[in-house]
Amino acid sequence: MLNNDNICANQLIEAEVQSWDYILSYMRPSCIKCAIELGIPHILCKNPNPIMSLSDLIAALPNLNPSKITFIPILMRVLVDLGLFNYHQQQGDGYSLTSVGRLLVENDPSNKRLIFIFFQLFKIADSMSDWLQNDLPTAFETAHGKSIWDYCAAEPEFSGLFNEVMASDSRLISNLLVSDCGEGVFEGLTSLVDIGGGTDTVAMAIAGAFPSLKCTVLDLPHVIGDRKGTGNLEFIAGNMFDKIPHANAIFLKWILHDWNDEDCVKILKKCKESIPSKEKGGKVIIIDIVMEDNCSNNEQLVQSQHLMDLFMRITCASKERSKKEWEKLFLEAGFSEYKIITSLGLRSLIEVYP
Ligand SMILES: C[S@@+](CC[C@H](N)C(=O)[O-])C[C@H]1O[C@@H](n2cnc3c(N)ncnc32)[C@H](O)[C@@H]1O
Ligand SMILES: COc1cc(-c2oc3cc(O)cc(O)c3c(=O)c2O)cc(OC)c1O
Repeated sequence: MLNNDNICANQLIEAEVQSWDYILSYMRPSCIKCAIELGIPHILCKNPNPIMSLSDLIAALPNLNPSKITFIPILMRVLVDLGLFNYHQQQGDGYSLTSVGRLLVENDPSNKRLIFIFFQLFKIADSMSDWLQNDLPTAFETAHGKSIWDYCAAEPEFSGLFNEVMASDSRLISNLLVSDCGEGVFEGLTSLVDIGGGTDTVAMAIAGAFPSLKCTVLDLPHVIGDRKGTGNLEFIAGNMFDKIPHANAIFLKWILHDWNDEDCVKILKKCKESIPSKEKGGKVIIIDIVMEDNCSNNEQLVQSQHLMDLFMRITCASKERSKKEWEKLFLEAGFSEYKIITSLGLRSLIEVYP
């Protein structure tokens, strides 16, 4: 039995361990970025055997300074702890890729490597306390002096990376969308507009999978650039707050979580004006987070949703929404009905009908 003093001491030690975890957790994305930059996921993927020995891995690292060789197993141990690689002791210190590690492989169509690099920009998060004490709308503006949209328009390098991050997510989601729920969601439609579709878009995958469906991507002029469509895919440069082309269905992936409620209602009203009635097949298809409540048993998913909510608030002065909050927006914009069709990890696919 522990006495009160021991309980206090134990609690103190536990708190100490946890506080070091918070402090050192800053190292996790840096280690992932370092592994990507060294090409480790790519090297493991290209190895003829699924398990690669430490010595082969070290030999395959092109520019490693020989005096730093002993650091590689230390880095690999952290990456194994993070679940990116498996460690195989029996095979004399060998490593293989896990399914999460596979997302970091160069040129993998659904890779997330860019996201890890992009999220290295700690500047916004570092400005959070300044932002809480100034009167600017976001921590992004506190860090960069402009809203994220003005910054994207002014800084082609940032905008290019941002579009690439979005494109890599779209490739991942497109595979799931077209193979798992494509028929139910897109079958029977003759036209679809992907609003704020970005560069390498879900619309491209949908256009490929449904050749008789005319797909249009609408995005800001600096994003569309001189892109020309082919076949059943076209690109239009424009502003969704001004005009949305008419279509059977409007597709909004990761758009509404960028905007506050007032702007979302404006966007949704514009969408409603551009589609036919429910009877004639009109609908808005949304891919965005529906916040789980705290009693959900998927703790990791709930925590990621909480972090994304915080991220959107400090980046765009927007937020993630619960089912009730979505419902309120749809009603305010004049829609009559909605259905949460399926869950795609953190996010859900919602259909909204006029
Ligand atoms: C978070 S990204 C999502 C991109 C894409 N839908 C995806 O999920 O990969 C938001 C997109 O909205 C576009 N956007 C922002 N404001 C816009 C506006 N007023 N009209 C049209 N597109 C806009 C951005 O350029 C960007 O491509
Ligand atoms: C997930 O949906 C969105 C993500 C982002 C976004 O924004 C930034 C901004 C930044 O300064 C550094 C970053 O690393 C990132 C990201 O990695 C990232 O994904 C922005 C959005 O809309 C503006 C999103 O909807």
